[in-house]
Formats: sequence, C-alpha cells, structure tokens
Amino acid sequence: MSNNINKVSAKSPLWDLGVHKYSKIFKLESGKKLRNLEIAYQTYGTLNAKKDNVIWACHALTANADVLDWWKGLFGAKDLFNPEEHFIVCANVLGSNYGTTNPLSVNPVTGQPYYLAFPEFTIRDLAAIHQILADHLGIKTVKTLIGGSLGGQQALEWSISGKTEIENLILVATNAAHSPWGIAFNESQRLAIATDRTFFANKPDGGYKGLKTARSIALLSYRTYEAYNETQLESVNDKVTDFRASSYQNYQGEKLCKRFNAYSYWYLSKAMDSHNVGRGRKSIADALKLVKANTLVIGIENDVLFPITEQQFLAKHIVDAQFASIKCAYGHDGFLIETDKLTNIIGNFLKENASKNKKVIKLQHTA
Ligand SMILES: CC(=O)SCCNC(=O)CCNC(=O)[C@H](O)C(C)(C)COP(=O)(O)OP(=O)(O)OC[C@H]1O[C@@H](n2cnc3c(N)ncnc32)[C@H](O)[C@@H]1OP(=O)(O)O
Ligand SMILES: N[C@@H](CCO)C(=O)O
Repeated sequence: MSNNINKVSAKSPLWDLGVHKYSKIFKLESGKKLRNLEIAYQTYGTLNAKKDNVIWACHALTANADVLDWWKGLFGAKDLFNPEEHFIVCANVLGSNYGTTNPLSVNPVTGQPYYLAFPEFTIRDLAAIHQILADHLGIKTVKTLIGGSLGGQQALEWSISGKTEIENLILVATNAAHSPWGIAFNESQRLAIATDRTFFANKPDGGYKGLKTARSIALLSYRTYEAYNETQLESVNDKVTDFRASSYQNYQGEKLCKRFNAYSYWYLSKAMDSHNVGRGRKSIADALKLVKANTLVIGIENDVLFPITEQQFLAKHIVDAQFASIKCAYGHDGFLIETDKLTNIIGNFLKENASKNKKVIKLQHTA
C-alpha cells in the first residue's frame, strides 16, 4: 500500500489505520465463513461535519486502494474528485493482493496460507465488504459512488442493497450481469493458469507463466483492432517474425506478473463471472429498479468486453438514469485512460443534479 495512508492519517485524526480488522466472522453469499477479514483501504481529505462529502471509488480487477494513483485526471489535487473538497474512500477488494484478505493470507484454522483453499466469493460479497467499511468509518451517506468494469459491478450491487444512502451513482463500462462472452474470456484465462502446473504447488509465485498468458488473453478484450494498429503496426514490410505485437503481449503479461499473483487473479475473475443482479431477485430489470441514486451510466463505444448495449440496458432499467458514451481507441480500458472526457461528462451530470436537488429542497420549503 502507498504511503498516502500515513499522510492522510497525519491530517485527519479520524482515520488512524488503512486496514480495518473486522472482528466478526464474515459470512459469504455462498454460506461459507471467513475469519479474520482485513479490509485495506485508503482515504484522502477530511470528512466534513455534515458527513456529506464522501466520494467512494470501487476499483477494477487488478488495481488497488490508491485511486489517486490509478485514476489520475479524475481523482487528484486539481481534479473533479479532490481531497480539498471531498472525503475520498477506496477499498482494496477481497481476494486482491493489495492488502485485503486474499488467497495468500494465512488461514487461521490451518496456520498456513489458503492458496486454492480460499473460499470463492461473489460481487455481492465485495459490496457487503464496502458496507462493513462504511459502517466502520461512520459513513451513512455517499455523495458519489463510482466504479468501472468490476468496480462498476460492485457499485451497482452496493446501490441495490440499499443499506447506505447513495446520492449519485456513476457506472462506467460495466453491466448488470456478466455476459457469456465475458465468462468465456475469464474461463480461457483460468485455463491458461491451470496449464501451469506450478499453480498447484502452493507458493506465492505459483502459476506465474499461466498468469502471463492469462493477461495476454485478457488484453485482447481490453483493447481493440484499431488500438493494435495504432500502437503495434510494423514500420517495415519485410518482417516474418519478432513482431512488435508479440513483444507487447509478452511485456504486458510480465508487467502484471511483477505486481499481481495467479491466485488473486483466479478468484477475482470468478467473482466477476458471478455478477448477476437478478440472482435471487425477481429479475435483472426488477433488481435495477431498486437503485435509488441519481444514476449516470457511461459506455465506451468500441468496448468489446462490456459492449455499449450493456450500459444502454442499465440506463433503460435504472429509474431516470442518464446515459453517455465516449469514444476511445483503447476500447474497454478507456475507462481508466479517458479521464478528461469522464471529468466533463460526470462534472456536468453532478452539476445538473445539484441544481435539481436544490430546486426540490426549495419547493418543499415554500410549500
Ligand atoms: C502498483 C501498481 O502499479 S497497481 C495499479 C496500476 N494498475 C491498475 O490500476 C490497473 C489498471 N490499469 C491498467 O490496466 C493499465 O495501467 C492501463 C490500461 C491504464 C494502461 O495500460 P498500459 O500498459 O500503461 O498502456 P499500454 O497498453 O499503452 O502499454 C504501454 C506499455 O507497454 C510498453 N510497450 C508498448 N509497445 C510495446 C512492444 N511492442 N513491446 C514491448 N513493450 C511495449 C510500453 O513501453 C509501456 O510500458 P510501461 O508500462 O512499462 O511504461
Ligand atoms: N485493466 C483493468 C481490467 C479491466 O477492467 C485492470 O487491470 O484492472
């Protein structure tokens, strides 16, 4: 975790730790139990007296709690979501190797790391853990909850649970249920990991080569044909081997292996597969009607992993939701990169809603 925790702690006496040790047993959606749950999180800025300036960010598959690092341009000192005005919270998700309880944590029952004995978990479990952290921090209202991709899945589930008041909900490049296409991509990545026999050896770098291949596969769903043409096209026509695109796939695979591990990747990709807001509820559309927040759904026009039809579906079924799309040659990963466009769209949406809310309050007052 980054040093920001200490910097923030020094400024704010309210948060002296970046890890919340949950004292109860955490019951997963599956019914399985997890003891000694630890939630690593980062906060930036100060919670105001009214406790109404909370911006809560949910991260995607391989990021961490340091949202000012991975979502720069949207989150930062001079950005739309800044610690001067807002109290920004970001929690590392269950299963991730950036501080929250994960497959390499010690299982208190055996005294050994879990590895593949870690229980499977769902997006709904991740949402329940955000709730635990909000309770711990004394947060009852979130001004703006935002997430992209797997982060958007969590934000949506948390909003549907209705346990914390969410004023504004921003869903980016995400969906109501993970698609057969998305699950197939994730399964292909897990197949790659499982072909690496070291994955079953229970050591921290187990499945390293498998993870490298998995990231290479995943990248094809995060980028586009155009993006590869733009960045990896050869400048000469006489090559028959050693292509730039090949080197790029290798590089990206290795880059992830240096900061992540195959066990976290395995479990988190399964959590993504589990996402379906309709599970145990009347239908997906009915579940979406439970969202009470002012909602903005943003899609990326050439996203092949979470196609824009999925965000249009969300916007159609969430009551009074607004929809916007952005163009980005990158495709899906554009949600991490196109921060100027996101700032513009989200900034306008929040301004509009602030004036709408003011109008409502004024009307109630004069009535
Ligand atoms: C501790 C941490 O880092 S955790 C937090 C960081 N990660 C996250 O938050 C997860 C989400 N982020 C991401 O998925 C990514 O960072 C993204 C999508 C935002 C950007 O992806 P990037 O990999 O930076 O961009 P892109 O796909 O353009 O690749 C550029 C990299 O590939 C390298 N590259 C480009 N072409 C080639 C090639 N032909 N051969 C080899 N390497 C190449 C570049 O040199 C560059 O390397 P660098 O990352 O070491 O600077
Ligand atoms: N590129 C993202 C996954 C896509 O949502 C990540 O590595 O977290």
